[in-house]
Formats: sequence, structure tokens, C-alpha cells
Amino acid sequence: MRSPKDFFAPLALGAPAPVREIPVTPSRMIHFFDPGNEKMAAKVPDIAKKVDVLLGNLEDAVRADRKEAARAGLVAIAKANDFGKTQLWTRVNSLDSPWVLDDLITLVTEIGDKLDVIMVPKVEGAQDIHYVDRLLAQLEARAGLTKPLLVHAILETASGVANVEEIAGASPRMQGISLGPADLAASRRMKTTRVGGGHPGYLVRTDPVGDDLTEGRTTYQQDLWHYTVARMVDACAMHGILPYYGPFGDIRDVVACEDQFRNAFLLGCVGAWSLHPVQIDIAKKVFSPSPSDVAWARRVIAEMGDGTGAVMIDGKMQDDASVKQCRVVAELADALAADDPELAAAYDAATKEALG
Ligand SMILES: CC(C)(COP(=O)(O)OP(=O)(O)OC[C@H]1O[C@@H](n2cnc3c(N)ncnc32)[C@H](O)[C@@H]1OP(=O)(O)O)[C@@H](O)C(=O)NCCC(=O)NCCSC(=O)C[C@H](O)C(=O)O
Ligand SMILES: [Mg+2]
Repeated sequence: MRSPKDFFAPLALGAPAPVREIPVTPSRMIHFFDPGNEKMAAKVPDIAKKVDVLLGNLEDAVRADRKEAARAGLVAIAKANDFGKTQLWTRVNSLDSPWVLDDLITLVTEIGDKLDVIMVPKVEGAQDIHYVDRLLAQLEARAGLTKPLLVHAILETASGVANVEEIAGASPRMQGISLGPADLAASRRMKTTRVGGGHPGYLVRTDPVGDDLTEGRTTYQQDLWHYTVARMVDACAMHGILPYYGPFGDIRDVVACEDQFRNAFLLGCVGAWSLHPVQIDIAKKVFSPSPSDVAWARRVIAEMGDGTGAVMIDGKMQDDASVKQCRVVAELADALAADDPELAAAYDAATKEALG
């Protein structure tokens, strides 16, 4: 174990000092694209204006014979564009693959100054983050980078879930964690073949009335991912990093996608992956608090004064704890509104109405 005194020391001579706080910038949707796919790559400059995070994906969903093309495509896109406030991330290949070493060497030395976060798939434990941490420091030093790259882990193995707290705290580079429901289902030998989302077979049923076991018994579908998302949120909150729901593979089912994203938002996630342009607006809507929730939060904060004691507002008790809940919503709204005049106007209009 590293001494706590050395935790914020650079891991290579000449590497930039690690950050002390993870920057909290909007990341409601991490938009995946294949940089080696010409049709998708051509859409990137326009998509960049609509998303918080653009992610050039090099791992799964990129064919083995297109790995080099994807890597080269990402280098070319990053060099040719300035995406302004939109963050540029990449997902490199898994640490046991034949591609990851070249992914990291090429990306850090060629476009390390353009990249914000490196997403690492199939993380099993802190040892995987430690390996990436040291290698990144060496490459940052070689490239002469002045800003450290951050690392995002995907929670998609049973070991990863068992070790999620140590993963979240493994390095000052740790920016966040995403749920990877497809690989996680396979790793756990779950019997769902869907990429995220629920399953009609995972349900609870009301008790029978009398002797009839079949009629009149309502069933309720349950969320297969509740336990893992909640555990990931706690691990991230404990270490001051950000939790995300991952992919929702049924692109056509925009309704269930919105539900899955909202469950994650309510549990504490800050964003989700968009795999197709149609999922961008869903994530933007879900991961921005609603104007009515923002108005309520601002009203509670205003009426609670110094934030202590207890008051009744519209028949509901508010106290020191509920004002903290309201601050979470209000602070997120302020951060999002700072870059989005339309959202700012919607929040202000709803607040004006609520405060009278
Ligand atoms: C899912 C897709 C394969 C669907 O693509 P396609 O069949 O081309 O869809 P459309 O015809 O509806 O597309 C319309 C146009 O939009 C472009 N397009 C599609 N997706 C994107 C995108 N993500 N970014 C930019 N542009 C996009 C198409 O090229 C069409 O263009 P045009 O013909 O000119 O009109 C495809 O969406 C896709 O590949 N998406 C990304 C998939 C991906 O990244 N998967 C990996 C992440 S999920 C994962 O890895 C699992 C996870 O790790 C886990 O374990 O859980
Ligand atoms: Mg995966």
C-alpha cells in the first residue's frame, strides 16, 4: 500500500502532479462513437455541439481488424478539431488485450493534451488502476503534458463489483465508474442476453387470494441493476468521484431507456452512455433536474434560512438534512444552467412561480 503522504506525488519524474479534486463538469451523456467508422466520424463535429462528453471507443463494438483504424481515426479527429467545452474521452482496449499498450502509448503521446479521461474496461481490482496509473505517468512525462489524464473504470466483472470501493480509491486520477451491464451479466453468469435494462422474468408477484394460485395476482418487474448501481454510487461518493449508468442496448425502446436512466439519476448517477444519436436527448432530459424539482429545492433553501431547525412547507417537514438534499439538486441545476441559457430560463421561470 502507498503511504498516504505519497498519494498525490507524481508516479514518474517529469509527470504532472495529480489533481486533488475531481472536476465536476457536466457529463450527462458520454457519447460513444467508433473513430474508424467514416460515417460516424463525419457526424462527430455536429454531435460535439450537443453532448457533454464525446468518447472515441476503441474496445468492444470495434472489430479486431479495425482496431488500428479506430486508434488512428481518433488521433486524426482530436488533432483536427477543437471541441471547446465538450470533453474528449476514449475507451481503450482491455488490459489483457494485444492492443491496449499501443492504445495508451499512441494516444497519450499524440493527443494527450486533447484528452480528458481514459476509460478502462473490465477493471477487476485496484491492481489494474495502479498499472494504468504508473504507465500514464511515464507517458505523460515523455509527452511533456502539464495536465494529468484522469481514469474512469467500467464495473463489468464480478471481481470488479466485489472490489469496487478499492477501485474507486485506487488513484487520485480516478474520475468515475460506469456500470457495464453486458459484460457484468456474462461475468456473473446471469441469464439475461440484453445490454442493460430490465427483464420480464425478474419480478415479484402479489399473494394468492384463496386457493387460486393463478388468477388476480399482479406482477411487478424489478430492476436487475439496482444492487450494483447503488453499490457503485456509494463507492464513488465515498471517494469523491462520479458514478454513471452505462449502455442501454435497445436503441428502439426510447421509453425504457429513459426509465433506466432515470432510476440511475435518482440513485445518484450523474450520467449515462449514449450509443446512438437518439439517446443523447434522453440523457440530457433525465440527468438535468426538472424545473419543478429545482424550484422546490430553491424554495426550501430560501425558507430554511441558515439551514438549521425545522419548518413546514406545503405540509412537508423540512430540516437540516432535507436542505442538504435540496442543495444537491440546486447546485447541479446552477452548474448546468451556467452553460445552457434555455435551461437557466426554465429553472428561473419555475422558481419565480414557486416563490411567488
Ligand atoms: C447501434 C449502432 C450499430 C446502430 O447503427 P446504425 O445501424 O447505423 O443506426 P442508424 O441507421 O439508426 O444510424 C443513423 C445514422 O446515425 C449514425 N450513427 C449511429 N450511431 C452513431 C453514433 N454512436 N455516433 C454518431 N453517429 C452515429 C449512423 O452512422 C447513421 O448515419 P447515416 O447513415 O449517415 O445517416 C450504432 O449506433 C453504434 O455502433 N453505436 C455505438 C455502439 C457502441 O459503441 N457500443 C459499445 C458500447 S456498449 C458496450 O460496450 C457494452 C458495455 O461495455 C457492457 O459491457 O455493458
Ligand atoms: Mg463491456
